[in-house]
Amino acid sequence: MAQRNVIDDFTNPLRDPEDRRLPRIAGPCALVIFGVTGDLSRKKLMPAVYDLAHRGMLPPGFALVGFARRDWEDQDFAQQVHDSVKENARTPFREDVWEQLLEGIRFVSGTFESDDAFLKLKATLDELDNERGTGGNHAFYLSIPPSGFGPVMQQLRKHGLTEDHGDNWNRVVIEKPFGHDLQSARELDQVVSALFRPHEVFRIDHYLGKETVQNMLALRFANQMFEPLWNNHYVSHVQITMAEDIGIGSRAGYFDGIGITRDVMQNHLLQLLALAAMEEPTNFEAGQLRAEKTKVLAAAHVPVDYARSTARGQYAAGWQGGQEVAGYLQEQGVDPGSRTETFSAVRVDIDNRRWAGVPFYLRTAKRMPRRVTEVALNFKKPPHLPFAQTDTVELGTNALVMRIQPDEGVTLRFGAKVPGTQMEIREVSMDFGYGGSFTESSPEAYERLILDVLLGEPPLFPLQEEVELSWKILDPVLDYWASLPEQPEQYAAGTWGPKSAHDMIARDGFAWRRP
Ligand SMILES: NC(=O)C1=CN([C@@H]2O[C@H](COP(=O)(O)OP(=O)(O)OC[C@H]3O[C@@H](n4cnc5c(N)ncnc54)[C@H](OP(=O)(O)O)[C@@H]3O)[C@@H](O)[C@H]2O)C=CC1
Ligand SMILES: O=C1O[C@H](COP(=O)(O)O)[C@@H](O)[C@H](O)[C@H]1O
Repeated sequence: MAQRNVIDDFTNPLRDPEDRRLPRIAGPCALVIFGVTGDLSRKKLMPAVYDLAHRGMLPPGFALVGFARRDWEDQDFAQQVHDSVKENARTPFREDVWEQLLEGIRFVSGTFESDDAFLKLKATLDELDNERGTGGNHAFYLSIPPSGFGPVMQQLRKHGLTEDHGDNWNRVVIEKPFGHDLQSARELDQVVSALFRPHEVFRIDHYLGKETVQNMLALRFANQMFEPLWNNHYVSHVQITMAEDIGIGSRAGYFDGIGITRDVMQNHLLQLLALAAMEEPTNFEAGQLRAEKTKVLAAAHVPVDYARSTARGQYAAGWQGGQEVAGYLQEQGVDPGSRTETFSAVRVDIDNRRWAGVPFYLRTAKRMPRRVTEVALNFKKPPHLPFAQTDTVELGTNALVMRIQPDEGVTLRFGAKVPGTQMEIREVSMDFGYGGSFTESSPEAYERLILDVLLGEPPLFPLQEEVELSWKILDPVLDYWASLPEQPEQYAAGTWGPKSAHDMIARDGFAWRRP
C-alpha cells in the first residue's frame, strides 16, 4: 500500500488548500483556568495543555494562567502543573517542551468575589500580552462549581477583561452542568448572553471530545450498511450506559445535592442519545450538527409514569476490586441524611417516525463493578427461524455496540453455526478495536476541545437550546424524585445497581446488558 508522504503534503503546490490533515495550530493566546487547584484541572486540563504543547499545537508565546483561592506563587502553581503532567499526561515528558511551557505559567490567588484578585489577573494578562505577544487573545475556562459561573463572568466584565479591541478575541468556556434545572439554566444564560456574544461562549461537554463519540458519526454516516437498520423497523431498544467503578472521592462538596443525573445524565448521556438518534446533518459544521441534535432532543421525553420509567439508587458499603469500600453516606463531606442519587436510570421515548416505539434506556452510576461507557443498539428477533426442533439455537439479541471506553471500538453480536455435523447456533462477536486497526493514538477529549476553543471552532460544543431541552427531559424526573419521602434504594458498591432498575427494564421485556 502506498505510504503517504508527509513532506510532499506540505510542498506539493497542487495540495488541496482545505486539506484537513494539516496540523491545527492555535495562534498567540493565554488560557486562564479558574478552579485550577481542582480535581478536573489536575487530572485533565493541565495534562491536556501539556499534550497540546508536546504535539506542537500551541504557539511559542502561549501562556497558562491559574486562578484559585490557594495562597500560591507562580512557582507553586508551576510545580502542580509539572506534577499533574508527569502523572496524567498522555504524551511522554520532554524537558524542552516543559521549559517552553513554564515560561508562560502564572498564578493569581483570590476568591471569585475579590476585586483585588481580578485587578491582579488583568495586570498579569496585560503583562503577558506585552511580554509574550498573546495580543489580548484570552480564553477563560470556568472549571469551578456551577455556583461560581455567574460571579466570575460578572467580574471579568467589570474589570475590563472581556474587551474587544477589534483585533483580539475573548472566549469563555463553561463546564457542565449548565444550571441545575431549566429555570436556572435560563437565568445563567441571561447572565452569559449579557456579557458575551454567542460565538464567544463554549459550553463544554467533554464526551463530545472523545474520539469514540465522534466515531459514532463516522460509523453511521460514512457507511451504507448500518443506517438502513437504524430505526424502529429493526431496532427493539437502545441502551446507553455510563458506569464508573469509583465513588465520589474528594468531590462531596460538588456532588452531594447535585447527584449523578445532573452531573452526567443531563449532559453526557443525553448528548450520546442525540448523536445516536439524530438524522444525518448536511455536513458537520456547527449549525448543521447542532440543529440535528436539537431536533431529536425536542422529540424526546421520559414517559410520565415515573415510578415505572425511572429508577434511582445510592451506593452502600461493599467490595470493589478486592477492597472493602464505604457507602455514600459514610463518604467524607456527605450529609449523613443525604438523598442524593449515585445511580440513575431512565427510559426515554422519542416521538418521531424513526424511533416511535423504541425505548432508549439511559443508565449511569458510581461504584459499579467496572468502568464502561457504551451505546448498544439491540435488534428485534427474526420474524421466523427455519430451524428444526432438534437443532440447538442459543440466540440472544443481535446487537451493535459502540464501545466508548475504556476498551474503545465497535462490537457486532450475532448468531453463528458452531462447527460440527449438527445445526447448533450460538451467539458470537465481531470486534473492531482501535489498537488493532490504527497506529495513531486517540487524543484525550480535553486536548481536542481546548484546541477547538483556542481556534474558535464550535461544532463540538452544545448550544443553549440543547442544554435547555436536556433539562426539560429530566426536570420532571428530578421533581418526582424530590417529592418522594423515602431514601434512594441502596445498592452494594461493586454491583450493577438497585433492584428497581432491573425491574424497570424487565417490565418492558428486556434486561440490562452486562458490558
Ligand atoms: N472532576 C471531574 O472529573 C469533572 C468535573 N467537571 C466539572 O468541572 C467543574 C470543576 O469540577 P472539579 O474540578 O471536580 O471541582 P473541585 O471541587 O475539585 O474544584 C473546584 C475549584 O474551584 C475553586 N473554587 C471554589 N470556590 C471558589 C471561590 N469562591 N473562589 C475561588 N476559587 C474557588 C477551588 O479552589 P481552592 O483550591 O481554592 O478551593 C478549586 O480549584 C465542575 O463544574 C464539574 O462539573 C466536568 C467533567 C469532569
Ligand atoms: O463529567 C464528569 O465525568 C467524569 C467521568 O468522565 P470520564 O471521561 O472518565 O468518563 C465523572 O467522574 C464526573 O463525576 C463527572 O463530573
